Amino acid sequence: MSLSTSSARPAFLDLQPVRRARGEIVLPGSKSISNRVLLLAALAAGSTTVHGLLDSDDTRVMLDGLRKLGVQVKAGDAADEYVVTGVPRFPGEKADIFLGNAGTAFRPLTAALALMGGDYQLHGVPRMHERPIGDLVDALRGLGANVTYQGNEGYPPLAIGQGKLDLSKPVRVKGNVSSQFLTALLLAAPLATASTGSDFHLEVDGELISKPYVDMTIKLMARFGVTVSRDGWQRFSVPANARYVSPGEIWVEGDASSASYFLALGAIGGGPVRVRGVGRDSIQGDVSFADTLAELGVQVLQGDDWIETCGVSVANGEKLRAFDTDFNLIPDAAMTAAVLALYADGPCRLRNIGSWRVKETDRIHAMHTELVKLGATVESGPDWLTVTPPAADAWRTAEIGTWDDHRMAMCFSLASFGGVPLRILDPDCVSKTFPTYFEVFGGLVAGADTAKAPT
Ligand SMILES: O=C(O)C1=C[C@@H](OP(=O)(O)O)[C@@H](O)[C@H](O)C1
Ligand SMILES: C=C(OP(=O)(O)O)C(=O)O
Repeated sequence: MSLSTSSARPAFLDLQPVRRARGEIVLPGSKSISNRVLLLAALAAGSTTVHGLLDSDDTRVMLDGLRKLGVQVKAGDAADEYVVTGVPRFPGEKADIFLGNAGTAFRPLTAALALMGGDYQLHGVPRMHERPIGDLVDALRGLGANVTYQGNEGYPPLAIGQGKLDLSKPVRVKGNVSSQFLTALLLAAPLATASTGSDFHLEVDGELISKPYVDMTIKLMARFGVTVSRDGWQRFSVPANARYVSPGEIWVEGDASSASYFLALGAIGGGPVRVRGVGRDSIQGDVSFADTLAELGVQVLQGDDWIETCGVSVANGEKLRAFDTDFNLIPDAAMTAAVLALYADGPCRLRNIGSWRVKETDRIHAMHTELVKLGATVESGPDWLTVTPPAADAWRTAEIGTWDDHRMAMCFSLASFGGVPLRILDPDCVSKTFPTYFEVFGGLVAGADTAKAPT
């Protein structure tokens, strides 16, 4: 691997073709759990020691935001340990908060601040201002919260004032654009029930996407003493006078979406590749990517907190089984599957991935554009993508655009098994969730001239 060194943020990273992957890694903390736990700990009675917090752009903006709101967050003894002192209401009643491109910070903080009321400005990077938030704002306004758009209707930046809450009727929220809107309302719900003494009822209008993330929210709320009851995925209730209580200490699991890249490496580079930090006890939906790999013909082993894959050797001409799969439950790991399609024994179809359009970039468009550069035949529609892999001699060397999307950079590293050199543009965009990704990747793979892969 060679990095361009012309600027502080390298313009590109060159990846030479590799043939094998083997080894074991410890995953960085889960982004989704880290940011939920920070908010829960900030609102809980007592202080919480958080172990294994992810250190990345998305968690940094959440930490900075909470500190601006007057929450005490101190570094603990270990590098990935933080001690958060909870408060019933954020002491800072006026704040201007930058939340980068972190959906898991922006959406939950919007709901919490709107239910508290105050004088807040929330903004992010330009792409965050193109990511919809209208369904959440509509739901909050339905409750009497005071939230106004500072730019385009339906999008950040937002200003939050003092509303007049009325919780007598259920709040309705749409769930077909992002599950984070429902997650945000659930996480903030105790702020509403504490002040009114009535139950908080939430109803999802129509379809709910990305359901495992809502399940994760409910499980984490339970660790902080608040039980959500639900009727299917349509109706949710948080009891009157619910109040978060610190569990004292909490451990953040490894990131299951980040795990997908290494499990995929084991799948195409012979393996075994083992990831530590997630396993069959995980609360993250993306661990089911291991089941997807099993359907592609990969051998998967799992323990309570590890997963291992042992697959085919694509460098020796072996193939994965082609797939036609609904990825609505695991939209992030689905990007990894899209790149694995390059090594399948036939055309592959990814269905029900419409949410890709409104994430870090329009991921259907970005994925389509970059896969074509490598020689694949690609078709796409509003919520689907079909990838026909290139023949072995039809792979083309390419400069892969990453579209300021960490997952584009990480999943295209897997294309370095295609036998051609690759250039990954703006590799540091991985800092959103996994700043050391390429170092970890480099420690697992070996090229043609290496007799033995690192273990
Ligand atoms: O709640 C969460 O932690 C997340 C939910 C998902 O988003 P959508 O619900 O918008 O699909 C996922 O893509 C995102 O990375 C994290
Ligand atoms: C969609 C993602 O992020 P966010 O939490 O900002 O929505 C992601 O990490 O793939």
